[in-house]
Amino acid sequence: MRLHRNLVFATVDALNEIFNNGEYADKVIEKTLKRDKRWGSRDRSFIAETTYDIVRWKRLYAEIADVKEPFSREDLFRIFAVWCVLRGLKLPDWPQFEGTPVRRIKGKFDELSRIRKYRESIPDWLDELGVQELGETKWTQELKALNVQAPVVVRTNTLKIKPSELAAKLEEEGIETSNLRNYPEALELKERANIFRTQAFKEGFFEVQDASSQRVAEFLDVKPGMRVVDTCAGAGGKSLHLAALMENKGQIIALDIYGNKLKELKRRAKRAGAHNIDTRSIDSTKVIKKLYDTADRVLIDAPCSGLGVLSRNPDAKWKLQPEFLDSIRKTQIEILQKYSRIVKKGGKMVYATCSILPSENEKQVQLFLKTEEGSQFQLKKEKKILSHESGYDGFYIALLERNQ
Ligand SMILES: C[S@@+](CC[C@H](N)C(=O)[O-])C[C@H]1O[C@@H](n2cnc3c(N)ncnc32)[C@H](O)[C@@H]1O
Repeated sequence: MRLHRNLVFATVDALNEIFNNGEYADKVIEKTLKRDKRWGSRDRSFIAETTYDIVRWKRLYAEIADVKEPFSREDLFRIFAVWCVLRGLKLPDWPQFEGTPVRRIKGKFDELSRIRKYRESIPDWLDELGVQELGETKWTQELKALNVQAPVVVRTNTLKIKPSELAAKLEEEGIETSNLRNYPEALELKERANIFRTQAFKEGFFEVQDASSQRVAEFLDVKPGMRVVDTCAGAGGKSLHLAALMENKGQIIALDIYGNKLKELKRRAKRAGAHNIDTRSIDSTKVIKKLYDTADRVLIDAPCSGLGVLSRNPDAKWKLQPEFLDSIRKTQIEILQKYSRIVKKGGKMVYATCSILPSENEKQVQLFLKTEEGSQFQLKKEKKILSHESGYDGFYIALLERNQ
C-alpha cells in the first residue's frame, strides 16, 4: 500500500484534535472526511480506520515512539511512523519520517508486548480496576477482545421487511451480509462499507445495531398493545426495536434528559415507520411521577462507563475518569429506584448497560433489590455478555418483575 500525503496529513490533523484538544473521535472523523470531496471510499476508510487504530493503541505507540502528551506535530508523525512499521508498511521518503528507527520500533514492541497495560494500551487505573472487577484471567481475555475492530451488524426493521429480503436488497447494492445464528433479526456485513448511503437505509429497512444490543429489547418480553416506557431512550436504538417487536401496536413512551437526542429518535422513528413512539423530555420530576404504576414494561438502558463497547469507541479508554465512574454508579442506582416506580404491579422491567463491570451491573441490581422500591421486585433472569465470549459488544441485561 502506498501512503498518500493528503490522507496521512488529514489523519495526523484528526489525531491532533482528538489527543490534544479532547475532541470525540467519531465527530472529528466525520468532520475530516468532509474536507475533500474527491476522496473515494478507500481514501475515506483509510482516514477513519487509521485514526481509530492509532486512538486505540495510543499508549503503546506513544511509548514505542518515546513521546509524551501533549503531542507536538512531530510527535504525531512519530506515532504514525510506529503504526506504519508495525503494519509492515514501507515508510515514504518524506522529511517527517527521516531517521525512523525501524528495528528499534520492532524491538520495543516485542518488549512492551509482555506487559498487559502496554500490550492492550490501557491506562494503569483502568487495568487495575478491570483485574479487581473481573479477575486477572477474564480481564486479560476481555481486554484483548475489546481491542479488535468491531464488526458492522444491522438489525432488520421487521416493520418493513424480512431479514432474507433485506439481505437480497443489500446484495443488489453491492453489500454482502451473513446471518447470525441465534440473532434472528441481525445481519453482519462481510466487509466494512458505508451502509448509510444505501437506498435500503434511506427506506428505513434497517438500523445499525450491535448483536449484543439487539438482545436488550428482546429481554423485555413485550407484546403488541402493551404500554412500555423506555426511560433512557437517547436516540432510540432500543425504542425502535421495541416498536418492531410490538408490531407498531400499543404505546412506547421514550424518555431522556436530553431533548436533542429525542429529536433524533423522532427522525429515526419516521424513517423506520414506527408510529407508536411518544417522546418526552425529563425536564422535571413531574414527568416521571405522572407515570408511576402505569407501565406493563419499563426499560432502563442506563448511562454507564461504556466499557463493553470499547471496540467501536476506543477513545473512551482515554476520556473515562475514576470520578466519572463513581458518579455514574450513583446515577444508576438512583435511576433504578426512581424509574422502577413506573412499573405497574405484575409488570416487568429490564435494567441494561453496555458495561462489563459487575459494579455497574449485577451489583447494582443486588443493591436495588435491598432498597424499599426494590423490595417489590424479583430478579427473573440476567445475562452477562462478555465480548471475548460472544464476539460482539459487552453488555449486561437483567429482567425484574414487580410483585402483584
Ligand atoms: C445507554 S444510553 C441510551 C441508548 C439508547 N437507549 C439506545 O438504545 O440508543 C443512556 C441514555 O441515558 C440518558 N440519561 C442519562 N441520565 C439520565 C437520567 N437521569 N434519566 C434519563 N435518562 C438519562 C442519556 O442521555 C443517554 O441517552
